[in-house]
Amino acid sequence: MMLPRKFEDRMKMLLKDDYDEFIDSFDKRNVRGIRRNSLKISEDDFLKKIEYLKEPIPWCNEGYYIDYDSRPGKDIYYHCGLFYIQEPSASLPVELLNPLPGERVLDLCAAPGGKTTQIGAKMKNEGILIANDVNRKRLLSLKRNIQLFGITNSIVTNETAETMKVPFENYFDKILVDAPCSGEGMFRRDEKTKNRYSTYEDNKFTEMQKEILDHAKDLLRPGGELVYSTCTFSTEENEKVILEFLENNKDFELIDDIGLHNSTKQLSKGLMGLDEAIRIWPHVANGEGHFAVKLKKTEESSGNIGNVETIAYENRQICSVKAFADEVGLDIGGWDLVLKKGKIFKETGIGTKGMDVFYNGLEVGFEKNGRFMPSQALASFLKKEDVNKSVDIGIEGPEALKYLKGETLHINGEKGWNLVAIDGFSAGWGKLSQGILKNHYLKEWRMM
Ligand SMILES: C[S@@+](CC[C@H](N)C(=O)[O-])C[C@H]1O[C@@H](n2cnc3c(N)ncnc32)[C@H](O)[C@@H]1O
Repeated sequence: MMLPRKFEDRMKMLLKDDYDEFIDSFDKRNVRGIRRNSLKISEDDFLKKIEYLKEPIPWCNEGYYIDYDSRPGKDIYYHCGLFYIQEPSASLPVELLNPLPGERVLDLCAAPGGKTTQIGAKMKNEGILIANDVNRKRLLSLKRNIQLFGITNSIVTNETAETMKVPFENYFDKILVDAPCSGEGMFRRDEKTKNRYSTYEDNKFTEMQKEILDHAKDLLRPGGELVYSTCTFSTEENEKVILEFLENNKDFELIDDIGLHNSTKQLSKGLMGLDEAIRIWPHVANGEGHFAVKLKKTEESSGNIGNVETIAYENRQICSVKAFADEVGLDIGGWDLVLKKGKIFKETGIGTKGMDVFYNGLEVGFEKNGRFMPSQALASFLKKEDVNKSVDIGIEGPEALKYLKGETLHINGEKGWNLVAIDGFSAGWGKLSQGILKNHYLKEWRMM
């Protein structure tokens, strides 16, 4: 593979005797993977249903390598939110972060949401997950991935760490900074990243990375943990950023995740004496280039505490939603609903005054001519067992694909709204009348 000259020269200096082996790995094919959505499917069922799985990814419990020639994006199960298509190394940072149900977690550079969905699945919809990105255009795919995965405890924001300080100072238990970087680790997979690389000025990303970290640190509570990750090899963007950060912030320390380090020989230590960091090298591991390191803010660290409001909704119910819930047998007893710009949400209850919020909690639906229309996000979140009116389309016949393409189906079932499931997994909504199912699968999500 032709590689940028500047990159080759730098890597030669960095890797010395290992350089030839490293550079030879660029003539091999990239590896591909998918990550199971544990919110929707058990490991056993996943192994039975997905035919193109290869061996498990050693550093990620839910991750699997897949056949190089498989097309997971065309898989109907993908459109039911059963997995995320993720380059195997990219699953490492969240394993290191280890978010738990009930925690307050920030995914600061989140779009398009690969790591957000991994965090969300681990949190089991308990606690609060703020998924932020500075690039507004990228928030649409972030929101879609969150909805498809059935995550309901997240807020998608369009801020920077600096602008989040009010109200989130010293607030989060865990923060992921999956920083923008020069992307050297993706050259084997993505021609565009390689071509863009030659246009970057030297150290274009370093200042940005330092600045992001410098603000992110204030959002972490004393005793909280932060993972910094990139998909690049450059020590300027990895070890040097962290060493300088530790030099300037004595209330932070490195955390060695011995378990992960020992999980497989494929994970290497950081360079420049940063043994606690983890590197994935393509000539050592079955994955593309990646870097991740975990830092902890000491318990003694001090600072202002932000003032995050918890919103007490007045157990508001909306008549049209109630009528719909009664019709399909959905228990919305504990749901506090809010109406915003015509759309109805079950929000997270975390105050976001002054923040640019793109999505909050679960979009339940909207009202049209006084009638409730359930949302795609609601269908993705629900399981077939949550309602007593559903139709199940098998995966073998042509119907499943027809449904995902937005076509009308001929099917038997109860009149009115039905949750449409494919092979038992919720896919969307449909309205039945006299054996004809009017398709309500979201237009923007339809398969081509
Ligand atoms: C490596 S990508 C993130 C990939 C994502 N974590 C995933 O797993 O799908 C880096 C992201 O950082 C965002 N970004 C750049 N500068 C930022 C900043 N100052 N604050 C927040 N996000 C930023 C970019 O828009 C980009 O989406």
